[in-house]
Amino acid sequence: MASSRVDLDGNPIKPITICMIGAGGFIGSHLCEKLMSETPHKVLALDVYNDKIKHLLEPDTLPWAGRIQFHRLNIKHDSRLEGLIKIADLTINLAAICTPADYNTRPLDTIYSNFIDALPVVKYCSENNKRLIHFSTCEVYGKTIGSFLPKDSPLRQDPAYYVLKEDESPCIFGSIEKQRWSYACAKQLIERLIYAEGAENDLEFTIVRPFNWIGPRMDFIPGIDGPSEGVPRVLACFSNNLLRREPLKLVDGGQSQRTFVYIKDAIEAVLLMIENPARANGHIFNVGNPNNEVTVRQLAEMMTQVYSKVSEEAPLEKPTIDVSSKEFYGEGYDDSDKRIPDMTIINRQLGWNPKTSLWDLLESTLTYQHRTYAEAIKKAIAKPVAS
Ligand SMILES: NC(=O)c1ccc[n+]([C@@H]2O[C@H](COP(=O)([O-])OP(=O)(O)OC[C@H]3O[C@@H](n4cnc5c(N)ncnc54)[C@H](O)[C@@H]3O)[C@@H](O)[C@H]2O)c1
Ligand SMILES: O=C(O)[C@H]1O[C@H](OP(=O)(O)OP(=O)(O)OC[C@H]2O[C@@H](n3ccc(=O)[nH]c3=O)[C@H](O)[C@@H]2O)[C@H](O)[C@@H](O)[C@@H]1O
Repeated sequence: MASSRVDLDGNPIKPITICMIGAGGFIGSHLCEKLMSETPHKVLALDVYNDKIKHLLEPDTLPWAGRIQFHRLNIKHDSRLEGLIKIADLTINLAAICTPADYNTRPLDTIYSNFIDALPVVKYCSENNKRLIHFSTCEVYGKTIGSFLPKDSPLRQDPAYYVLKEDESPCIFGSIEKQRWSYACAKQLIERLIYAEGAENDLEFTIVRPFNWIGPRMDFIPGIDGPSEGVPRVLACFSNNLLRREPLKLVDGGQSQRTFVYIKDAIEAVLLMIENPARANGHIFNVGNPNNEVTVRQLAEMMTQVYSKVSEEAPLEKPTIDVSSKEFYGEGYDDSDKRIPDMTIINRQLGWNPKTSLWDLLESTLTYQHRTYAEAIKKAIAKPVAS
């Protein structure tokens, strides 16, 4: 299999070693699966946790055994980091605090995680002439220009006022006391540092801006495989509500819009970046699905319909309730109004387009959620509350 694979320009793809930081997370676990099952590459998987990739690490009779090594380490303070970057050909950095509930409640941890802790990774790659693929976020665009127009302005329908383009769109955040933007601003500054390392020291880099990638293994279900008071991202929040037959909570009425892309489509884009360095180096890429746009309210309605089909349980009479962001997230919350990725650059450089509709990706994801959690939730609900 290794010999027959060629890149987009017809050149044979030679096996490489990848140092993947944050490999134990949602995206990392899907990327490791793809690399192990479809490529000859080796992965040094660095993370503090490995429960989402355990199925790839054992037993040692797996066909890819020996091609993936787990290294339990925290990049904040581990002397092994530089050595692992040096023995790899490419470093992919996924490590981050990236759940919005943390940004306004743990702003210092958020800024340290998304900027300060990434500094040594960029430094070691630059000093050792190693290629870097760094995961940023679509949140660096913040709010659209259109969101500042009068509510009834027809210009709000003009794509020039909302389509987000890597090499043209500004980064528009709320004021400093809106600490939600601690994450996006830290991501923006690390992007600018990487870009400067490229301009001044020839660092070969690619920056990825994911637009709401969703699928199995995203975050956790509170009280089952994560803290019961934890607040994960919306897919896990709504899945938790559906599993527990509770109304889905719509923050500030669920009017914000998002585009969701299936994790398996997005991983295809990342593999193209890995195996086509000449086409990916020096670029920032939006990776999203502009065809899957919904308001959060529409997402809740669709997930309710899909879950009812998957679980064969009738939906609640009142499937949603509105909550204020202050109540749900606390002080300092703010939001992106709309996230439509411009696809010009990724189409031109990598020829990538997403394939999976929102309904289909929700059907496979909620099937996974129901199969994985329904029993455990039933037990948790049945257990008498400790008196
Ligand atoms: N999932 C998305 O849709 C999305 C969207 C935008 C941006 N991103 C970015 O993509 C990256 C991965 O996101 P994800 O959804 O897989 O999140 P995730 O939280 O599932 O994965 C992040 C992983 O990094 C690890 N990590 C964090 N700090 C670490 C440290 N100091 N040392 C070692 N490991 C550490 C965590 O243990 C976790 O396994 C993040 O940088 C995130 O900002 C993701
Ligand atoms: O995934 C992404 O592309 C990026 O955006 C996410 O930010 P956001 O989309 O706001 O994260 P969610 O927690 O998934 O919230 C999405 C929307 O649903 C709303 N929401 C969330 C949870 C809930 O129970 N109810 C609810 O209405 C939020 O207020 C927000 O408007 C996270 O910041 C990162 O994963 C990443 O940077």
